[in-house]
Amino acid sequence: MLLDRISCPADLRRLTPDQLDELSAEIREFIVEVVSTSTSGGHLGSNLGAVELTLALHRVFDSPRDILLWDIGHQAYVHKIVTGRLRGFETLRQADGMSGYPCRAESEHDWVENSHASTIISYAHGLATAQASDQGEGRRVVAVIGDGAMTGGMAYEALNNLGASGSKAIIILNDNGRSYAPTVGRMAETVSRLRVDPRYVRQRAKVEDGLRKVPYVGDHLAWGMHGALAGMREMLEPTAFFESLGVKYTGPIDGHDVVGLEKALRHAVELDEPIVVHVLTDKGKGYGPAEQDDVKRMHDIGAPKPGTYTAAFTEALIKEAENRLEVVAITAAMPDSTGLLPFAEAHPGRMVDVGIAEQHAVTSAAGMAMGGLRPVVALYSTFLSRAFDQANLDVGLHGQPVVFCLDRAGITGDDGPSHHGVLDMVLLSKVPGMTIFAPSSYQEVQQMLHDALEITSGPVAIRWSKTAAPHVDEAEVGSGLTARKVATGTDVCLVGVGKILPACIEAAELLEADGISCTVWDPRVVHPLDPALVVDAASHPVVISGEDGYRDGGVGATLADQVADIALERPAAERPAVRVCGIPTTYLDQGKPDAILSALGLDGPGLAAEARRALGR
Ligand SMILES: Cc1ncc(C[n+]2csc(CCOP(=O)(O)OP(=O)(O)O)c2C)c(N)n1
Ligand SMILES: CC(=O)[C@@H](O)[C@H](O)COP(=O)(O)O
Ligand SMILES: [Mg+2]
Repeated sequence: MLLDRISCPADLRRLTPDQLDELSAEIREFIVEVVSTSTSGGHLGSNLGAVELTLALHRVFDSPRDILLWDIGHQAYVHKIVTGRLRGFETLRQADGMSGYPCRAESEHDWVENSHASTIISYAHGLATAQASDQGEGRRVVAVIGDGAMTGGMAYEALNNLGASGSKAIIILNDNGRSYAPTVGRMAETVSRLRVDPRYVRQRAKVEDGLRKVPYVGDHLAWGMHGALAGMREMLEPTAFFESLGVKYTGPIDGHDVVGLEKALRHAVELDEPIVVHVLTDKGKGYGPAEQDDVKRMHDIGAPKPGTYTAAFTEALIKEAENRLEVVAITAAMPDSTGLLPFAEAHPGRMVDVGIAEQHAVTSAAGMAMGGLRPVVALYSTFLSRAFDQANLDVGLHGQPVVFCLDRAGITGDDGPSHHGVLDMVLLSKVPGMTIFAPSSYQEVQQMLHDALEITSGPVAIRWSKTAAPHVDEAEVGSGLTARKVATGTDVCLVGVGKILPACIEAAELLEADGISCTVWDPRVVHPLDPALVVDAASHPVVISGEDGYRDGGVGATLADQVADIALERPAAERPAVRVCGIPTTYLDQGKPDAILSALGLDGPGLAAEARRALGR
């Protein structure tokens, strides 16, 4: 196997074109096998589409001296394979295992670990600026960004600055026409016409090759060809767009032709100014089930599962929208995994996909609400962080009744430090007028969405984890803005947020077995807290709060403050001891969520132990 002979990029430079084709096939087979058998999932479609591109990049550029950057980084498996980490895939995305994204601790070939989209051109601008300074070492800067990530605002901010500054960075636009779903946006539409006419790509390459062969003036003629195609270009290509920002453009290039790619990359290096090299690739290339997957080209191997909080949201939103014609749903390029695809089918024309543009999504929602619609913004909790300013000022300041439905809240695990949804409650609880629900069951999601849509005085958020949702009887479902008392005792009051409620119930059982009498509350509305819960908690000698969110400034911290206010007049010895149990840092590593929560003491035994310590027993 050629694959076993590749331990560093230099090994690639000795291969013939036929061997490169052979290696590409072996890499595809390896990736399909790894992701299909991984106990921690993984990214398939994106990596299958980036095989030849990655080989060409590592043959033309000299990583790690040259700087190769990957936007989001979910498509960097091939980069990891050719930089000596083939064996690492045995522990892909597992606790203490290899990251599913670039990881600086793993390799000097890796630079950017943040898996949030649209950042990479900014990194490239910064690194190129450093290379242009007196400290520069002549390293070339290359950034790969997908067409989906190109719909994120930061990418345009960075392009504008790159063009204005002339910083020498090579931006590879890896255009497979898809984020999860087909990529939305004017540029995507313009370029998609090229995708349907591959003859255009081949013909253009032939003409350009012929012109370049003309002695002395060939290269200029080839560049001039762009001008000659101006009319066609305006119609078919985004050249004008990029060049109006001061960034050269070349392409589109067949992203699966290593030889052609290398030629284009070498030309880009010669140009010695900021340039976008536009490559056309096929997401899921070489693996039938991915190529035929019209939903997301097997971007990852997960699919929305029945019985999850996400499924409950899908069901509830479809139902609410039947009676509330003003309801519209907004997704940031993730209609599938946020559960909105069935909604879009049930209510055609009432789902808006804004691309990977969460900031725009939130402020657009504020506009929709001002215009009389009732927007429901479905995002992953971690990606909402990017749109906090918009939630706070464009929505909160204007008191607009936008409903944020935050999936993957809490510890998500497999996707590493930049994907945990641990800041949503901390951030949104600082937005005046915001109401935050945290459901602990399938039925509560439906109840809370209904209650959220009844609130018209300001924004509402509902946050839930990427897990199965317990099914409960109607009697175990709350309503409105009230907390729900699950058990009554006198020694310890346990307050469990969302998915931590079962752990509180288990802790109470463990404590009761030791003769310790416990109260258990499901807060349901974690901001503002139900005063009845706070007053009752303050009547216990020990209060334990548990949340799958960042501890500082979270629900437990608020509860502790409010209990302390109530008990202030009491003698110190009679004031409750409040123990706030939550996530101690926002950079937790990857691993299985429940294992991480247990390690943090956010399970039944852990919370029971905390209560015993506080009781001194
Ligand atoms: C800010 C942000 N929002 C959403 C996501 C979730 N996400 C991960 S990959 C992806 C699609 C990326 O599409 P593209 O950039 O075209 O890369 P491809 O997978 O097609 O290679 C999305 C939406 C993200 N990583 N970052
Ligand atoms: C990079 C990417 O796609 C992430 O947004 C993440 O992998 C999504 O994972 P889940 O949808 O499985 O939570
Ligand atoms: Mg794409």
